Amino acid sequence: MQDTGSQVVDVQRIFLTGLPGSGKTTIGHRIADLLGWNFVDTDDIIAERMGMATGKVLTEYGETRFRHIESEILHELANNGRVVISTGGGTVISEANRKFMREHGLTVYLQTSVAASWKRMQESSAPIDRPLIAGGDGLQRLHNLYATRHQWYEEAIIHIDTEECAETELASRLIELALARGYLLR
Ligand SMILES: Nc1ncnc2c1ncn2[C@@H]1O[C@H](COP(=O)(O)OP(=O)(O)O)[C@@H](O)[C@H]1O
Ligand SMILES: O=C(O)C1=C[C@@H](OP(=O)(O)O)[C@@H](O)[C@H](O)C1
Ligand SMILES: [Mg+2]
Repeated sequence: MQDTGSQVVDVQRIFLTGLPGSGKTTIGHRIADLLGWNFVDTDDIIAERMGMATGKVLTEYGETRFRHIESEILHELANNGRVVISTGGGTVISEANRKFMREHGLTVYLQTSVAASWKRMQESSAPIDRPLIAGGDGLQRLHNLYATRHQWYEEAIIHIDTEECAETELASRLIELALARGYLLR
């Protein structure tokens, strides 16, 4: 686990970023439960608003439109406090989104190797439709996403290696670290 900052603030929002399969959705729920905060996943809101699965939004409307909706939703979420926000893996592509997250909460990078992310997605009992990494060359496409995006994920204040400890421990470890650093108040 790595903390790239030491600023003491009483954050009202935690933004989880990382590759698809890094655990943003799964771990986000647990963090919110432990803190007694609300949980939202930008992908769920996109699906709700568009009346179709996020994968279908991507294939029917295209990535540019999808990113526009994703950014709009991210910005709306700042109206709420005490909330854990699981972003989509591509939310960090936008510099404006990265700046917005930094200014409105604690940014967290759930660090995962491409191989582990890929394996988790293959093994998941509830697979999510992710057209950007679908098809026979899906793993190569995930490598390409990582190569482009890792610099942006690394801008997050807190980095957690999700392969370092059991899935069940990750949420409490993040909270302990955020408390110890003063990002959250007891
Ligand atoms: N150490 C771990 N950290 C996070 N997720 C894990 C871990 N080990 C296994 N998983 C599994 O990997 C999958 C992660 O999927 P998900 O939470 O949807 O990721 P994301 O929202 O980042 O795409 C889940 O099925 C989860 O149970
Ligand atoms: O990496 C991406 O660009 C995407 C990741 C997905 O979310 P998860 O990271 O939660 O899988 C979803 O937003 C969409 O399929 C695009
Ligand atoms: Mg997710």
